[in-house]
Amino acid sequence: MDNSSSNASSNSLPEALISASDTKQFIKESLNNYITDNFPQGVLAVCKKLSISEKTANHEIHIELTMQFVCQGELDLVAKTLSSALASKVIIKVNLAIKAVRQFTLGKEPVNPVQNNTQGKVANIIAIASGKGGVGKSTTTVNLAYALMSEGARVGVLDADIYGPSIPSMLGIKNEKPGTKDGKLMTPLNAKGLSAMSIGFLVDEADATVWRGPMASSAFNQLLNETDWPELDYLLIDMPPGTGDIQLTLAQKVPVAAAVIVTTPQDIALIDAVKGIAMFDKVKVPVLGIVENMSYHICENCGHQSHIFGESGGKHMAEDYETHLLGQLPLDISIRLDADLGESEIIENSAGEIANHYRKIARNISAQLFLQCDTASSLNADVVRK
Ligand SMILES: Nc1ncnc2c1ncn2[C@@H]1O[C@H](COP(=O)(O)OP(=O)(O)OP(=O)(O)O)[C@@H](O)[C@H]1O
Repeated sequence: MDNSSSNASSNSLPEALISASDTKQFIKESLNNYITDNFPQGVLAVCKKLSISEKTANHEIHIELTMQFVCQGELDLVAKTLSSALASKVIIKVNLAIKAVRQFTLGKEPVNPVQNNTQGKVANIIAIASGKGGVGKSTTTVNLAYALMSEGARVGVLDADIYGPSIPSMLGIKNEKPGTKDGKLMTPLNAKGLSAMSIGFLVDEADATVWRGPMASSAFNQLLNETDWPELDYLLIDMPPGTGDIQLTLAQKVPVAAAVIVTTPQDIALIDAVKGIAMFDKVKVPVLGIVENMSYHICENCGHQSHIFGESGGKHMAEDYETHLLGQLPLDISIRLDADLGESEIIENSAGEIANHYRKIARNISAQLFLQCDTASSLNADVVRK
């Protein structure tokens, strides 16, 4: 199941319809016939509200859709296709109505029934995990958070890496401290629109490294539950690397809607990533798929693509474990520099190639969360992971 490519042939508009006089009907049929991994039954099957209006003055056609997962970037491409088919400028605006998928079931079993977010403002918690350290999990978490935000979602990041919190410096807010409005709950820091909380804001790194399991786990609980999170569609948790007791406890205690596994294509990382899938299976948290980081490198001089850490490891792993390959990210100096400088390509160069990679993966994550986990969706039965 390769989510990284869309079904281009089924995206083309049916020629017979191009001459149809009813523009609205044509648009509806086109949206219905648009089939990709994120729209397995077309756009209208998952659209809550649709309005189409023609502006006669400038010949523009405005389409507004209310959707339950982020998809602006993908539907911008649909707008382009419609524009050339209709010889008018077509603009698609996605309004988001993302709801919690917490009360979901896998098969007949209810999942995580005991868990409930204390603030009730966070719709969906997604754990970003890796079996092995150093594969780029924190970097990927931060960039995916910005990418979800750039697709219109309200997003927060919680750094669960109590022993090595790197999120504050990656967000460029290393020396800031959270305040409080009521003396009880901490106000999360704001990093270019993202809400962020990390133990790194509260204690010295050296202090946290000597904490034992229960202390680390209770510190994490405090961070999650004693933060005054604003209304969020997604809270991404940067999990500590590994699949030991701490990770298992976190996966059990936190009302995680689903998990995403980050790996490099290297055998040694893949072996540990498989352990990550097994850990989430054990606590009945669905794994949405795999992000393959540092998949390839493109030579700046000659453009040659080389697979430094091996080729297609994540793809094969997704096939073997019946999960999705959510996307592949290049090994790129700008990703490393941004992480070091506390910047992000998605904010600074939102139309760039790197930003596009992250936005596509963010859309896949958001769509898969809805398609796999939302029991209210009639599509759920077809795509739920076995
Ligand atoms: N796609 C990429 N291209 C280039 N450099 C990357 C990429 N992804 C991550 N890096 C760099 O790799 C290093 C490790 O990344 P990161 O800290 O995100 O890994 P991690 O898996 O979170 O590590 P750990 O959990 O063990 O702390 C960082 O220097 C980061 O800038």
